Amino acid sequence: MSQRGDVEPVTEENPAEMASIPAESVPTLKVALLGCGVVGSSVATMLVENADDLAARVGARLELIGIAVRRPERARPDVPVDPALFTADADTLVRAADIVIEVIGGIDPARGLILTAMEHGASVVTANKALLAEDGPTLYSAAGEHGVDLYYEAAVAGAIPIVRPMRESLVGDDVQRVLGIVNGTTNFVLDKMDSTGAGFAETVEQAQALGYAEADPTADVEGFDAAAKAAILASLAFHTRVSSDDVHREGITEVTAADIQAARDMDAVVKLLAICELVRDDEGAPTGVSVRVHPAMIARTHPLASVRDAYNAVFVEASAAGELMFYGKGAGGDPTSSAILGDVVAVARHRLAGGHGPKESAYADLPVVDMGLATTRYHISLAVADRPGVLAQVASAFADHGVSIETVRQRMLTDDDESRASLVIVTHRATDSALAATVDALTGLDTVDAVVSWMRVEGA
Ligand SMILES: NC(=O)C1=CN([C@@H]2O[C@H](COP(=O)(O)OP(=O)(O)OC[C@H]3O[C@@H](n4cnc5c(N)ncnc54)[C@H](O)[C@@H]3O)[C@@H](O)[C@H]2O)C=CC1
Ligand SMILES: N[C@@H](CC=O)C(=O)O
Ligand code: NA
Repeated sequence: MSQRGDVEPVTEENPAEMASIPAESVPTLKVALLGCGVVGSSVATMLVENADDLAARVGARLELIGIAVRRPERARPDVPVDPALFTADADTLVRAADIVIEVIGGIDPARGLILTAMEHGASVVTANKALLAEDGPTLYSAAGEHGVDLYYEAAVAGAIPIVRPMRESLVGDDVQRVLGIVNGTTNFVLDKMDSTGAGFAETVEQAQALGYAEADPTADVEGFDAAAKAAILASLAFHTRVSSDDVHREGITEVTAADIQAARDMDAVVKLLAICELVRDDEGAPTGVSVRVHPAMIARTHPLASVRDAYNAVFVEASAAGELMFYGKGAGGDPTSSAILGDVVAVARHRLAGGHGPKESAYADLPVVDMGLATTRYHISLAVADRPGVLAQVASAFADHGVSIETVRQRMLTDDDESRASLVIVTHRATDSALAATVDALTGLDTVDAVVSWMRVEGA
């Protein structure tokens, strides 16, 4: 089926009707797959093995017409397709398809192939968060111009349905905040550091051995992957264009076993969080959005604290709906393919019915605020002299910068040196810039040996 809407669809409402129709009269949609790695090989397998069910659900057969790879001659015994389907000519392939599934990853050639596909009338399903977060508007506007769909459920939190809920289910509500654990590798590492007391390096090695982390896990541990997902989530939540460059990003490479222990001491865990928040003025009117990825302490009683191993979860706060949490597998071939196949069925149905899914919604056009204006609570650990007046001096450093202290805990550093102490301070909400200025001031005090660590505290 190369022209949209030129075939009478078999309706999903009556699958018996499907079975009674001769195979040759069932419409066919041509599907091109770009990439056959972790995700692509699973997508190809599902397309082939679930072909009959997918046909009944769509009302048309999904015919896999080709799989673009770099080395088509390579044997792929685990992918149950005719080896003749593999091609190095992705450009020709996308021009012949009704639906293109892009699971190559990266910016180019993925972007060019998606644009060519749309130009030739194909709807596109992609898992490519890096591309969407860097240049989503170009893809959206091409989809609009050519009247095709752009679906990307797999791009954020893998199998977890979160793009569609944000794009459709919650679009009548006002999302206030999104807190997400959207990178499986880093959640695995932090979880193991918490449960076994292991250090960062050895836990990353474990994640690599288990196949969660990439051979070069930089995109995971430095927060680039989570930042791309945060940009996509914020764009959807706040009807505003947010790109990965707009996202304040800190990875987990600086998180120490001592940080994890400090979190344990306050009945919290450390998570790499993607945080998207609406910023309001004193009258409550939205003035911007804050989008950031960084490690943070979160109370063990918070639903996100129970997200273990390589699992993902996205916690959404909306005005009318209240709090919602979406949980599941955010990585891996089969879980990611589940999201992709869901999108393929959706866009295939649209092609048969002649319509399409939601377009980009960026009407609110809010500015992304500087990280210095983001507000949260903070955990600060200080090594100080243990003598009269130290606490007052430390407290005034906070007060001078408008940072209000919620709790202070003091403990002797060693039994044999009673002149030094550890101070652990948790603040009320303050801006990041106020906290940074406070940390500077504390560092300059002669009674403070060191600001041992500080970390944001989220979830309240
Ligand atoms: N692996 C995962 O758990 C998840 C991956 N994703 C996304 O899915 C996409 C694919 O990821 P993976 O399958 O893990 O990557 P991968 O590296 O395992 O597979 C990429 C495939 O694309 C092929 N490829 C690369 N350049 C090509 C080109 N120029 N022409 C034709 N084929 C080319 C490679 O040969 C390989 O078969 C990425 O955008 C990734 O961010 C999204 C969610 C989870
Ligand atoms: N590397 C990612 C998988 C894809 O999104 C992760 O670890 O979550
Ligand atoms: Na998803």
